[in-house]
Amino acid sequence: MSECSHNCASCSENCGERTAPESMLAPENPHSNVRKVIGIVSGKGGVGKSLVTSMLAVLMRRKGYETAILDADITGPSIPKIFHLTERATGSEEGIFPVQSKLGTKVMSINLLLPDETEPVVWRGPVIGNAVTQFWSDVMWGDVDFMFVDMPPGTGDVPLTVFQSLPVDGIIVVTSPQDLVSMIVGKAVKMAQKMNVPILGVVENYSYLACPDCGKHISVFGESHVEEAAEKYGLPVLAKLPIDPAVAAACDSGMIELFDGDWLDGTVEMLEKL
Ligand SMILES: Nc1ncnc2c1ncn2[C@@H]1O[C@H](COP(=O)(O)OP(=O)(O)OP(=O)(O)O)[C@@H](O)[C@H]1O
Repeated sequence: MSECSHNCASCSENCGERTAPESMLAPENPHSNVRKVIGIVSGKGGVGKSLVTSMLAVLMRRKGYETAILDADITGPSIPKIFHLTERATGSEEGIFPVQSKLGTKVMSINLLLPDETEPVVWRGPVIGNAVTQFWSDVMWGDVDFMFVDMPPGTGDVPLTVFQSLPVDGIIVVTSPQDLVSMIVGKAVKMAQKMNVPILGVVENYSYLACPDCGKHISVFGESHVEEAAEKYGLPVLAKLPIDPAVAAACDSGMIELFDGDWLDGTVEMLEKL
């Protein structure tokens, strides 16, 4: 590039000069063999990021893959609840064992380590970032085909730490229709470019409500703009998830492994080809 300043931190161009920040990668635990790491991000909280993370792990597990979830949402961890994991994680001198869900997805979350899961985590950014890095380096994950990282919302300290210290193969952006979707996708794209991580696509949650009588799709939050936003950045729309009371109930009762729905089947196929 003719105008290259050689300062990748202030430029979002994806050129050949950009190199992976290898030196900042945290060491993988010697008892881990993780093949693909997929980050799930969102612009703000509550859009269903943990749900999408959980569903993808469940669907991959149903296909016979070894799956894991690293819950990087340290101040708002919801994965243990979604899988109804109530025991505490244990460890040995060599590291921490992840907790296994009923159907065999391995999970690590701050709530599996705290003596009381209602205890709030009142830590500053760097300490939170360290916890996430330790989830990678100190947890003995064993063989994992697909690890899904449930990121905290936004583009703050912790997502930055995850991108710098974990070998993320790609990220999926979750939005809701009423989000300022173009801006949120744009921010995620620019962050991912800076960190040299590919964006695999966008999932829209709360997309519609299917009428239980006639099946008609009702756009509760107004017409979606996700296609335009995704097209603007050359990204695929991977899935549109309806508002589904059965899904909410499955999350709340910790029964996500029994959910029924084909919305993310295309996303699973895409991940298998990575
Ligand atoms: N499509 C859906 N249909 C019904 N309920 C949903 C749907 N998506 C999410 N929910 C419910 O909304 C709540 C928030 O979802 P979730 O925890 O996945 O959001 P999040 O983006 O991870 O939030 P946070 O960033 O705060 O952790 C959950 O209780 C979940 O059951």
